[in-house]
Amino acid sequence: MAIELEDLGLSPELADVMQRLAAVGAQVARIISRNGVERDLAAGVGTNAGGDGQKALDVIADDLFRTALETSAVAYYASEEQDEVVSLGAGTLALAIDPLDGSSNIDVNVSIGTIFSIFPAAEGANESFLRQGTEQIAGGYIIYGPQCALVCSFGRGVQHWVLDLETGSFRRVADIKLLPQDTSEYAINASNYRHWPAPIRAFVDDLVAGAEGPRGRNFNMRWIASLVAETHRILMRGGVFLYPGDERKGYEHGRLRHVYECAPIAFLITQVGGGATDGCEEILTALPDKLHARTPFVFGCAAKVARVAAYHDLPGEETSALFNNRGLFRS
Ligand SMILES: O=P(O)(O)OC[C@H]1O[C@](O)(COP(=O)(O)O)[C@@H](O)[C@@H]1O
Ligand SMILES: [Mg+2]
Ligand SMILES: [Mg+2]
Repeated sequence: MAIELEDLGLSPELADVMQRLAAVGAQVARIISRNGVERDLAAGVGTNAGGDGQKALDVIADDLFRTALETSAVAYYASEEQDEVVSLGAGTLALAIDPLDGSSNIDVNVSIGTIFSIFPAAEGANESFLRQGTEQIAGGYIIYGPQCALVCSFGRGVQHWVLDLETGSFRRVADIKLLPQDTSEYAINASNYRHWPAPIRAFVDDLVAGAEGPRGRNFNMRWIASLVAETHRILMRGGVFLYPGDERKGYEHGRLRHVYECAPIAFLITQVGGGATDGCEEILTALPDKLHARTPFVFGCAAKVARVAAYHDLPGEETSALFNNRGLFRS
């Protein structure tokens, strides 16, 4: 047994898929722990469908997860590292995966992860994934950090397991609680400030202004550049994450992928009372138009996510960088 699933009421097919994901997760954690001993897992090896450079570990993780699911109930396997959906055979489930999230952190020994999303299989390969995130029957991630953990929702709260290195299996710990409301952390790659749309700049300007600004309090910023690690922090202690669309070529819809990054994270976050939007609209009810579609992504504490949306409703002149008295938004 790779993971404790008792009392969750999962179908035998879904439970088997979870066992396989957990077994590969434990294997990937071991491989990561030996980075540099026999091979360099951060070595560049190619380019994926989205034009992103692939690291050795991206490809290793994709191969391991795909192979492990070949004889399971997963009929369709959609991966960041595969151009098209891979048909694995007859089955009732469809699984989308970012096999290795946060690849820019492999060489610096910072937390990285795997993100997965499971749907009932639909009529065809693409149809199984180009649908609303509300139809997911499971969404979660594995975080490879100082501690390896698996976090997943089956639509009834958010469950949490920790990899027990003594036994090699994931042990269930306390469920994730409702998101804390009153935290002061936000996460955004601030080096893109000059490329952001005006409402995002205005929102961040007001945070940076701190106690002297319109919000009247200080905030703290974190940017790990691993979506899984940012999600884990927000699930543990709240806050808000933003990866908006921006003016850079190829970043019109941000950087993150709707199907195998944003939808499963949105599924988790909403299960603990949080919000997840593209800045304005809900992620879970939006329809991706292609497998590797990108979407702007804002998630975390529901009130903070709603506040970001409110900045998009401000008149243009009020979002100008010089406007420092957006009285409507004082808290
Ligand atoms: O380098 P940037 O632009 O800050 O982007 C960081 C984001 O890119 C990602 O690394 C994209 O995921 P991949 O590593 O799976 O491509 C996210 O984990 C992270 O939030
Ligand atoms: Mg990713
Ligand atoms: Mg990836």
